[in-house]
Amino acid sequence: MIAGLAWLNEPCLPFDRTAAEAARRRQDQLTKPRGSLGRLEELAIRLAGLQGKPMPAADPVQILLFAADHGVAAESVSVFPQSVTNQMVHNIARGGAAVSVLAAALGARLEIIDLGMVTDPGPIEGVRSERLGPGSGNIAREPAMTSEQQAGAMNAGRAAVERAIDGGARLLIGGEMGIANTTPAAALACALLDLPPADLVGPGTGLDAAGIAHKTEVVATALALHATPGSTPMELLGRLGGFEIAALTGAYLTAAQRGLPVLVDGFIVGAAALAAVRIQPDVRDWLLFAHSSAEPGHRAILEALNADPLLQLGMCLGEASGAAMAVPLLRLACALHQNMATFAEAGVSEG
Ligand SMILES: O=C(O)c1ccc[n+]([C@@H]2O[C@H](COP(=O)([O-])O)[C@@H](O)[C@H]2O)c1
Ligand SMILES: Cc1cc2nc[nH]c2cc1C
Repeated sequence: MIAGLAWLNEPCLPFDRTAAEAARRRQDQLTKPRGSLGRLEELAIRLAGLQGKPMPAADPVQILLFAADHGVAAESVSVFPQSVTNQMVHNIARGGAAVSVLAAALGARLEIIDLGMVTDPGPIEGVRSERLGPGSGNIAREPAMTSEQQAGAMNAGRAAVERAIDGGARLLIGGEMGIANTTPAAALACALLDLPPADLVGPGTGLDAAGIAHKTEVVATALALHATPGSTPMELLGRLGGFEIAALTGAYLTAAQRGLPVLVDGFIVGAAALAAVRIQPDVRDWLLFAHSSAEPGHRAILEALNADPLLQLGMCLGEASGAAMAVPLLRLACALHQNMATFAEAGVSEG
């Protein structure tokens, strides 16, 4: 056990079957043929069980955006330069990024947390600095992080969720920004799923076939170095992950322990969610999957988590953007659940 992470063993809160059953009974009384709202019915019922309320709500929404750099960028695994992480953090904070626009449109709270970019940007308005170092180590040569950094990242994720809960959040979205982070995400998922790199490695921000072949070799090198037989999920996360990935894992574990439902974004956060579920399988109950990323390796992660995402929009942006897209669906599912008339109220004959 890494010092400072004793909370990892706290159990997840149970799903509230009574609230879910009450929500199911209500769905069956609403003026529609049973089941005719398809997955929207299941969403309302599931959210009722997670929030412990027969009338659930997808509001307030808290988006936590974790940013970090990755030493493996030195292996030419991304089409973008590492400096883009820092530039995009400024853009997100100023309101110009996709996640900024989506958060504003949804009325969602957005917290941006810098866990360590290659160059210390100094204070940025609207960004919380929890800098753990100049990015993670190059996983093709060394572990991604020390155990102190891993504890720091996971505790940063936990503390962010605690702030969100204290602020009244009822739905959590985790997002990330980090040039090259599809490489550690793929490596971590390969190790956790015992799958070959070719199954998880894809274009990320836009590699061509030769670039993907090279990235696959880099992931194979990292796995040969770090994915030793018998390694625990925590060890794999620390050796192959990244600061933002570990923070997301800590955030998802904490959300499940504190009873805050999570809407999961794409490929990188998917790898973090997989790590959280491998650390504590009951975390899975708290995860709703928003979208299926265009990054091809996302499929293996979703299958392993037995997840059937709500949306397939061809998105692979990260930044929590795919999860944000699913918020209106959740809100509409809750509005129907709460506001439709029952057969008795409307004087409509039941079948
Ligand atoms: O979320 C996804 O499914 C996703 C898939 C591919 C790329 N991204 C984003 O693109 C960046 C990583 O891509 P790369 O090619 O630099 O490894 C990172 O900032 C992610 O937010 C995100
Ligand atoms: C411009 C840009 C924006 C992003 N947002 C998340 N990952 C990203 C990667 C790039 C390159």
